[in-house]
Amino acid sequence: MLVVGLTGGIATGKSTVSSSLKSRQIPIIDADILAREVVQPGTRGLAQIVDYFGSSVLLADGSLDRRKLGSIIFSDEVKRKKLNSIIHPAVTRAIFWNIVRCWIRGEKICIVDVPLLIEGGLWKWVGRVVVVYCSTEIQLQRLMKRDNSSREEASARLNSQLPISQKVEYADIVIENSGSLKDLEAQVSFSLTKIERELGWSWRISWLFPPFGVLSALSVLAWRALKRKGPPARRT
Ligand SMILES: CC(C)(COP(=O)(O)OP(=O)(O)OC[C@H]1O[C@@H](n2cnc3c(N)ncnc32)[C@H](O)[C@@H]1O)[C@@H](O)C(=O)NCCC(=O)NCCS
Ligand SMILES: Nc1ncnc2c1ncn2[C@@H]1O[C@H](COP(=O)(O)OP(=O)(O)OP(=O)(O)O)[C@@H](O)[C@H]1O
Repeated sequence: MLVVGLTGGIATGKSTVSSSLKSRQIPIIDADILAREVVQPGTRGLAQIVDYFGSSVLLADGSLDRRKLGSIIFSDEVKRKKLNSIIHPAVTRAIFWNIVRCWIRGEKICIVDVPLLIEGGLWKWVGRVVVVYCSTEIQLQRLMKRDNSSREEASARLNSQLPISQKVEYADIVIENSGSLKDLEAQVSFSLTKIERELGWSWRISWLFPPFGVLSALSVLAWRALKRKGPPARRT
């Protein structure tokens, strides 16, 4: 099975690409959804957040006030790092177990949609990195429209991530999303065909003979982790 890391800047169109892939029956593991699950009422994650940020980040029903927490962490790097240190380990574990489930089901490809794939270092552990790109100005316009936010709020979120121009340096495939949704669909089809063609039949061998699959995956990942200290050269 090939694990494909899907990333991009905020509002560049990752979820739109994910939805398109999902409609083609490709399994998607969405880090934003997992990040919501690990802070549901009653979880250790939510208790840790309340310990650090105080109960003012809770709504009346005891759930997390996401807008309020967002307004705190996107303008304060120290607090953002603290929140990341609470949520990211739990999300990484959940991603791992979801990948194992996909492999057991005998999937050919599984997409891991992680906004902070590059920043968090997870890019080293996936078979392919796909970055959804659009210009910073389009990113801001889409973000303000989608979240009904001001330019300042949108810029604060955008500036809390590695600039998209740097993320593309890590990409095996770049999906350019500055045009229409129709153009985006065409690029998704093209990228998927490319990945499937590269994959060939090796995924079947890996699934039928698990030791072969585990050994080949471990050796490829260890090689990538050891060799890739900086961004790889773009291949497409
Ligand atoms: C601060 C929170 C509560 C705001 O919630 P909100 O519903 O407004 O946003 P949502 O979770 O839908 O995230 C929207 C986008 O914001 C960006 N984003 C979210 N968290 C971060 C972060 N810590 N650093 C940089 N960008 C982030 C991502 O591009 C994400 O796709 C929430 O984003 C959160 O819990 N963030 C920390 C967890 C995290 O890093 N999630 C990203 C994937 S693991
Ligand atoms: N090609 C496009 N043309 C017009 N609007 C688009 C296009 N692609 C995406 N959008 C819109 O831009 C907004 C951001 O897209 P999307 O939510 O897919 O981004 P994202 O990268 O998943 O964002 P986040 O990082 O917040 O999860 C959405 O409202 C979406 O409908």
